Amino acid sequence: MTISVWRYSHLALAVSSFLLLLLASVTGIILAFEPVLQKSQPYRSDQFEQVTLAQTLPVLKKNYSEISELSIDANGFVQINGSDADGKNLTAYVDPQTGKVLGTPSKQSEFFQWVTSLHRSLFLHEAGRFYIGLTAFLLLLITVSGTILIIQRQRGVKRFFTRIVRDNFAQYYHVVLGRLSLIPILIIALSGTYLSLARFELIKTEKISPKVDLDAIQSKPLRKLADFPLFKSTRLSEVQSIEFPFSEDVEDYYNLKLKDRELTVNQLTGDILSEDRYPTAVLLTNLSLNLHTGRASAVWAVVLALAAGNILFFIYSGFAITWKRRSNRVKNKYTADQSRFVILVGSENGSTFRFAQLVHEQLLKQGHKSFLTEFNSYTVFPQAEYLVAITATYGLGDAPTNAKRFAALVEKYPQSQPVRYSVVGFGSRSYPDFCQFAFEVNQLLSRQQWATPLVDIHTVNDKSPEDFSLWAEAWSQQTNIPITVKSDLLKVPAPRFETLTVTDTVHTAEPDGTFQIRFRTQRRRSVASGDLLAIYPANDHRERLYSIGVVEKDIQLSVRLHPNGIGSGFLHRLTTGETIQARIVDNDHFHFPEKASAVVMIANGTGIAPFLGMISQNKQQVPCHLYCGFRERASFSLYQDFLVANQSAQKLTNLKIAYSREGDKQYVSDLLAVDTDLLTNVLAANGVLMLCGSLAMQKDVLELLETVCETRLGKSVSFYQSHSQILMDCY
Ligand SMILES: Cc1cc2nc3c(=O)[nH]c(=O)nc-3n(C[C@H](O)[C@H](O)[C@H](O)COP(=O)(O)O)c2cc1C
Repeated sequence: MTISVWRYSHLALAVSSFLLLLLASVTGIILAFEPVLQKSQPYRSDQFEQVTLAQTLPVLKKNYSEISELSIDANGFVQINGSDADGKNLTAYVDPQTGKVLGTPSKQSEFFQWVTSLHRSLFLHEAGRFYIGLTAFLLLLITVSGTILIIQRQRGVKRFFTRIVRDNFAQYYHVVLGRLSLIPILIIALSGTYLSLARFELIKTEKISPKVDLDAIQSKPLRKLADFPLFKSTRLSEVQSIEFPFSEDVEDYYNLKLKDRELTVNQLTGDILSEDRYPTAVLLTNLSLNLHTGRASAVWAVVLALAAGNILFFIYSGFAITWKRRSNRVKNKYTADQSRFVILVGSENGSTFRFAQLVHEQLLKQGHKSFLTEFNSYTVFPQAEYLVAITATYGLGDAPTNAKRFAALVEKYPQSQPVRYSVVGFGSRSYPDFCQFAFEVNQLLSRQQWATPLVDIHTVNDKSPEDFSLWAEAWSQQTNIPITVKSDLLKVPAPRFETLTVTDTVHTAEPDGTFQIRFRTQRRRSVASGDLLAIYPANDHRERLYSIGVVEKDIQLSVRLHPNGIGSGFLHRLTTGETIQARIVDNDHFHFPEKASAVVMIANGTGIAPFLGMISQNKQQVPCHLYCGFRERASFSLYQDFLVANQSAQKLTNLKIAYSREGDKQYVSDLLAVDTDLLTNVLAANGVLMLCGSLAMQKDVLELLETVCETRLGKSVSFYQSHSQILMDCY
């Protein structure tokens, strides 16, 4: 059964009962104070638990001429009804050892009476009792559905009490407190339901009427009360009430109501005349009363009050969660048929919508026809030129509920025109399958005839606006449509510019115009190879990103000079000693792995830049295999000396180069196809594969890896991607 069925049941039950639940919880909290207050009164004897009937009854008989009844309430207060020495009516709490009057029972306070009526029947008599009973039953169902949701969320019963990944305040505490108060709330709901069923006699709790054979009653041997065997073995704490014989006639007897049975006792001999155990239904009613009201224990009453308080919090947090989800409902200005831009969102709890909406709104503002919808509403988009698929991951690396049908829909509705797509995965590195569903979407789209990648898949950890702006920048660069992630909504801090000084430039006469440039920064915080340098060549919003290799503490870029490229042209014109204002963007997902048995680096063209830095910093000599592709030998010459030196220093284990326009005319994927054993072994031994370069290269390599992973390792590429064993930074 899908998570949504339980989620919707949970929600529907909560919505239908929240008003009554609110009322029952508030009144329940108030009523929980009653037993606590009562127990603080000084009417309970210290020896109450030890005293037997054989000790108490003679004392009471001696002190009070006529006792008609003795009863013991849930607080352990011993009350007698009868008359005193002067023949006056007496109702009092007494000390069971001395018979001393401890106090007079007072009526329930009017306030508590009022709250009790409201809690039990809403002042509506039987109809009210029915609604309250129904509410208790709905609470039971809410608790069960909530428990199943927690089990699904935690991925199994065994992990029920394991750490909860914090999402947002309402959701986190809804689950945390839900687990903590699960048992008390379950007990409140069960006992409340049971009491209502008993009240409406759907559970039979027949009264016992003792059958005494009056003809068989003996008047001998005469015994003193203190010698009655039953009274000697029965403690006061086991008794609910005792009706005393009306006269001294042998046919009048003691009627004892204990916790589990009712007995009649000959007043002269102490013989047991009848004994009837209560039916289970009566015992359960008693237990339910104790559990539901907390009347038997002040500690339990406090637990009940806390649990009822939690129900109030669940009402608030449940609605906050739902409100957030619903506030992300899509409003479209253009239809699916009209729109050039289609944004698909996969989201469980709604936060991904915020990011998607930011893009959608900016496109609309700039006059573009954009259509935003859920993955499950995927269809034919006849005018679409760009598809942006933004999705979270749930469960065990699964699709969110509103994206579950996506794979089937993509097969069903092929687009008839070419569409350039881009996938953004939202997830959390706290989960082992980081952004797995997004990687699967990326794979799925890459297999479609009509789909061409526009920018490499990007991932966003814990809703990081910085991560998202990385994607936005890359996407803007390709489409020439500025998307700024500065909205207050995403709480992005203003960018921090740094001054960088050019320390070296290496220009070559290579036909592809590739050059290297190095900068020094005053930055205290370290820069890592794989981070990105954002430059603003025209001093306006236009930003260009380059992969950084950190070499000898300098930031080194490898850049290809494009004929009219504003970024590459700007960098090419810089000379040693000049300074620029730029931004260093952390790109954590593409750093050299901290722990890896081996690393395979795969690059083409200037994609080699971050790897140059990583290799030069590989002081631990982690086995490193570099596969790189260039057009011709001359393009490689820029890096040759550097790589050979690092090979001698054992920072680079293996170097393989493919030239696409010379010799065998190979691509880097052809080199890898020969070395699938190595790829398999590296992945199997928890090693890491890193790709940097063009999206076309990435597509070829991923195709090859898909075969290798499926056939040799029995797992999908997306598995290794989501476990950070295949890292990519392509453009
Ligand atoms: C129960 C649960 C399971 C999750 N499972 C994963 C997961 O397997 N992989 C992952 O990367 N993120 C996982 N996440 C994190 C979400 O994908 C991430 O918080 C996302 O930003 C939520 O987006 P949404 O609010 O639009 O649903 C999970 C979150 C929750 C609450």
